[in-house]
Amino acid sequence: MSQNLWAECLEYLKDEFPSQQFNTWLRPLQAETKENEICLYAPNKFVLDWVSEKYVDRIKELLKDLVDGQPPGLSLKIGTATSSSSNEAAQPSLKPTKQSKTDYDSRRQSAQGATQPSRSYNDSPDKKKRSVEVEGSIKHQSFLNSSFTFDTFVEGKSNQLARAASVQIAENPGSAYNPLFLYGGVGLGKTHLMHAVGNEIIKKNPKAKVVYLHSERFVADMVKALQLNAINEFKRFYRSVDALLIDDIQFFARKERSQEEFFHTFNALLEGGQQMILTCDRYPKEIDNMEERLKSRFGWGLTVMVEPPELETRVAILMKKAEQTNVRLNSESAFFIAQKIRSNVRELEGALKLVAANAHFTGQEITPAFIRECLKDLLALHEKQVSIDNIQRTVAEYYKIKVADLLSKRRTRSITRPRQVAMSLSKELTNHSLPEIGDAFGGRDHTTVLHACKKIVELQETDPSIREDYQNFLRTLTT
Ligand SMILES: Nc1ncnc2c1ncn2[C@@H]1O[C@H](COP(=O)(O)OP(=O)(O)OP(=O)(O)O)[C@@H](O)[C@H]1O
Repeated sequence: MSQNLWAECLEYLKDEFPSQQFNTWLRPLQAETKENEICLYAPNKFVLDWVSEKYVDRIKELLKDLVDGQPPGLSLKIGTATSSSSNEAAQPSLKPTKQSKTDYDSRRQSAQGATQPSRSYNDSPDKKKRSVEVEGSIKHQSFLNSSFTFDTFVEGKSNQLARAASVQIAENPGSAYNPLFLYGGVGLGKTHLMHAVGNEIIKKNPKAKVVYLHSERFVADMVKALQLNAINEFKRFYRSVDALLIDDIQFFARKERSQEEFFHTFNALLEGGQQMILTCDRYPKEIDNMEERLKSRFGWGLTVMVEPPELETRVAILMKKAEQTNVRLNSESAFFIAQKIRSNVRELEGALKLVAANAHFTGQEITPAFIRECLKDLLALHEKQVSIDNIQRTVAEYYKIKVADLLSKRRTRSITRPRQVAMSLSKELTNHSLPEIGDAFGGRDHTTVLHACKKIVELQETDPSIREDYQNFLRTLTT
């Protein structure tokens, strides 16, 4: 049987399912083929159960269609494929084996013990001083924002899966999915969820050692430890935690020494059944200048995208934030802000704060008219810059084609792709409806616009250059 059968199968699945589903459940599967049998390895039980429930029938059908004669048998297991037919890079044998609870607890205790200065660092005053310095610096940074909890996090379609996985991890750290890799654009709640897990772990077990830090801090601490000749203390500290939460790991790019150090820390924590949560602005495989072996490990647990919230979720977030800060905001006003500010939750919060401060100082009630006045500059900037016309000009100029080409009936790839990009930007950045956008692109049907939007979302997942172009357009057009 062809060793490429699974790769072929994946090609079909990629087209059939939305990219988030594909990336979360199907892409991490690794295949091993023996005689007339194909075994799919899932990184953990959660993925295995989900694939068995939702995708196995379709995979069987595809195998039947792709093979002449008797289709291969299909089995699903947890683990890592050893043969070359895996879709991921071949991985060494270290894998996140599930441990018994006693095993996990005893390791944890010994890890915690290792961080207590009285037991670990009593060999020489100098060494003790160094380790105190290293630990002090790290502990200072490892505080968790106590307001980032599951209670204050608004669930919506865009973050449902990420939230569900985070809740499970908080209930069962170290054994549900490890690592949890959350990725997506800025200000969409990745850090919030990560802290929510940390806060929940500590709530359940106040003695748990949960360390949160930004990846740049990890690098800075490592450099400091190297300067102080205290790299062993640094290693010991990180390997002694119950949960390690690292934000924005894309900043490890190009920092080879830090990647190397993190690689060993990662392996030690995984073997010890200690939980890791990582966030990043992109899918692991798309991080440039990062070692392959690290990227591959990032995907061993569960990789979930956090997407920009849709309108209803933006409204719900605003209402929740207003409630938390005792701001009187009715749904009409929340809706008004949510319609105008679409980019991310951080910006949404910023707009609400501005409106609330104005209402507080002037004693006025918050209404859409009042909001329009308060956010005048911000909205004028958005409205002035983001018109379909402007989008078309910017996109055409960038791809060195004419605006007339975007509006024409031409269907060559060099025109259709920029046209799809421009349509998708128009949907995302303006308040125009799909039919209006279709009209503005040479009288096209609204289904064509919808198709373009879906296509661009998918392409951003699979094609880093499109993703980069698109993100650049978003930035250029909105700032
Ligand atoms: N679903 C949500 N419910 C409530 N608040 C949210 C939600 N999503 C994001 N926020 C809020 O938006 C702000 C930005 O979120 P956060 O810092 O977690 O973003 P991020 O995805 O980590 O971004 P970055 O990559 O820039 O660090 C925070 O104040 C957070 O509480």
